[in-house]
Amino acid sequence: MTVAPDIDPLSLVLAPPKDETPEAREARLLKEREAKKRSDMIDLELKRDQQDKKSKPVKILLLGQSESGKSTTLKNFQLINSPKAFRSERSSWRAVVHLNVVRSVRLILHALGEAEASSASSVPPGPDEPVYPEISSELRTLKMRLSPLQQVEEALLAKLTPGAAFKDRLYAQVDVDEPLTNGPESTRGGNPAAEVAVQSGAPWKGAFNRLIANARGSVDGPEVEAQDSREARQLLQACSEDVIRLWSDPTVKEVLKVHRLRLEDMAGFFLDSIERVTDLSYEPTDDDILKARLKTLGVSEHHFSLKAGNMIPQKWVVFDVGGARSLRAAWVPYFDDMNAIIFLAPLSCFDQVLAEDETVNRLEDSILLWKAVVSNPLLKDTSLILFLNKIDILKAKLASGQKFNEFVVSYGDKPNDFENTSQYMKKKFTMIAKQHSAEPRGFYTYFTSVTDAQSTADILGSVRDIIVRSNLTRSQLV
Ligand SMILES: Nc1nc2c(ncn2[C@@H]2O[C@H](COP(=O)(O)OP(=O)(O)OP(=O)(O)O)[C@@H](O)[C@H]2O)c(=O)[nH]1
Ligand SMILES: [Mg+2]
Repeated sequence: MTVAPDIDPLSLVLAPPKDETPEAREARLLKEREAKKRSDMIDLELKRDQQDKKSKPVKILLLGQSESGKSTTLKNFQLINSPKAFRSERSSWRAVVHLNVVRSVRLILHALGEAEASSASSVPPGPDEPVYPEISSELRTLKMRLSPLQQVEEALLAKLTPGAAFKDRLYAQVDVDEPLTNGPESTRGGNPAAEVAVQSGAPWKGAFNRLIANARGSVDGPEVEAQDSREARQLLQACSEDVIRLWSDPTVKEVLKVHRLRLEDMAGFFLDSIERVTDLSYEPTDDDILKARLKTLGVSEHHFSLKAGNMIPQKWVVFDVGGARSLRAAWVPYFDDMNAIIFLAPLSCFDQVLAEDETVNRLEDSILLWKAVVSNPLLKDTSLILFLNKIDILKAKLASGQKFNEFVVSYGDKPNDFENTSQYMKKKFTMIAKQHSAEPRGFYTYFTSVTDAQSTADILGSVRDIIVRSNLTRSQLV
């Protein structure tokens, strides 16, 4: 029987040649060192990848009533954490800005129509009825000249839901608060305040980008727009001088005052920048995108990679929901396993009612919602972060003489200024959190104006640190 020599065949293959020169040896060792470096790098990547897969993402839910600023907070997240993607969507937001302009004009024309009807009526207005100023024939002509703006709305809506037949496309993805039949006039069911909304899951931004890419032929070529949307922009630009005339007309201002309509405090207000936003070369700025209003339907989730201090980047998912009353039932399934809730309560809405129910004051609705959130057992371990939002509008309203205690009677005769009203509301929200939480819990409050990118970036930075810290503490406790 022969015994196999105790030699590893692999080491024979890998062994250096017997007659290797010192130079060849040096080159071989260098090559081996480089190969080892590459292999170590690959190992490290694999390890990181495995760790990433194991580490659960941080989940944040944005909550609050409609128009409280949830989607705007999400836009700030995107602006900070994925600025390239945020800015690549400018052309989609341009259409939203234009829809916002058309809605403002539509509201003015409706108020003018009411004023005309009132002066044409043979019955004098009752003591509680509004008394409108006389509408001049010039103003009537201006009103008629602006009616083609409806076509702009149609073309832009068509762009938001491409591919669907006209009658169906508004049904398909865009909701305007009321049942739709056909054409924007009937889609609004006669409600001039109805606003356009998009299903969170609907690929409306993708649809815009695809349109542009198809028209370009080449991604690198100059941007060529689809015919219908270019015509809509040309039409809007042609109406721009008339819109400026309308907005600066003293009778219109008077009519809006009688109508109790402060367009400048409303979502998606661009009438002060008409010349700029209707210019054919207009590209929305970051601020314009933050101000543009598009109501959310459903729930959408957005993924980010966030870094705090010198930690490795962590996956974050931010959930944005529709805040209108009819959409709130969809929130509950998202309460489970959420790391933090950012609750937005717009302080400026103390004198407003809900769009979906005119018998409910918006601030009161926000307080009720906050109560429901803090007392929900599914959220008892979730970090709560309260944004008392729209403080810029609150300041402007108080400065214009609007009385806080007219709407919040319990405020009494304390000074009608920002300092006192905001602290009063902060105490109210804090007390509710203390009274309605199952166990004592900390929560964080910020006074915010989420259309201000700079201050919001600072606040979101500190929110990120709070969440990272509280997650660390929680994982150490487990
Ligand atoms: N001036 C001002 N406007 C704000 C502020 N926060 C939000 N807005 C504007 O208010 C409007 C409504 O904000 P959104 O973020 O769309 O509100 P939302 O909570 O997502 O509303 P839904 O989608 O209907 O639930 C938008 O036009 C915003 O630009 C703020 O702090 N100040
Ligand atoms: Mg929204």
